[in-house]
Amino acid sequence: MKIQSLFTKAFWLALACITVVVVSVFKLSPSFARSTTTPPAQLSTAQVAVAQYDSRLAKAPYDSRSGEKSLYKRLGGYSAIAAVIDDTAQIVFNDPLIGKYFIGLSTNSKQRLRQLLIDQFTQAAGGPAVYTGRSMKLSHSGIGGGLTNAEYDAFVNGIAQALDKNNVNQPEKDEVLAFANSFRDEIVER
Ligand code: HEM
Repeated sequence: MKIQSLFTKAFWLALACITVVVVSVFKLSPSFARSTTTPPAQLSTAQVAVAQYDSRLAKAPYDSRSGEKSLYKRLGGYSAIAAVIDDTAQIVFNDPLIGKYFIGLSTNSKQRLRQLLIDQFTQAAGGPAVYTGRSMKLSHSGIGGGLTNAEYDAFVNGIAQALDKNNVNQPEKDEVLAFANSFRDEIVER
């Protein structure tokens, strides 16, 4: 009789312990609990845009071509890319068609833009940088009521002139311009 009541007590104790463990796992680990009860949160439009943009940056041929030096090395590394971006900025800031869009930017905004462009082109060329800016769609949407093809061409033309000024060879120039041209669908709005 005593042994039987001992077994009954042990049974209820074990059941209580199991209940406590199960309840605390679901309470203390919301991600685990959520994965079994509700669907994962949706990504915002901005997050999706950045994710798509990142995967495109990591794609050949802008990264590096197998068996060859990366575009980054063939261009001459970080300081060579920075020089091209600085000359591009000089040209587009003074361009009769698109210079107006950069007039209102603070000095710090210009410095930030410069760094983001260097990071973007360095990463695309397979160099040691990570672009941390916004997607091209997000950062250009609505500029001047929506950028046109002619305005986009003026920007790319500025990059081409800067590449020539820095004596970049034709194969490397073609690769950089192919990358620059790849944003047209995201940037041009009318
Ligand atoms: C090859 C095409 C282009 C590339 C690769 C490019 C790249 C960039 C990058 C990396 C940024 C910084 C993004 C950020 O702030 O998070 C930016 C911003 C900006 N871009 Fe472009 N861009 C291009 C074309 C253009 C064109 C055609 C215009 C105007 C005619 C333009 C005007 C601007 C302006 C005004 C900003 C500053 C926006 C802000 O601070 O809110 N861009 N661009």
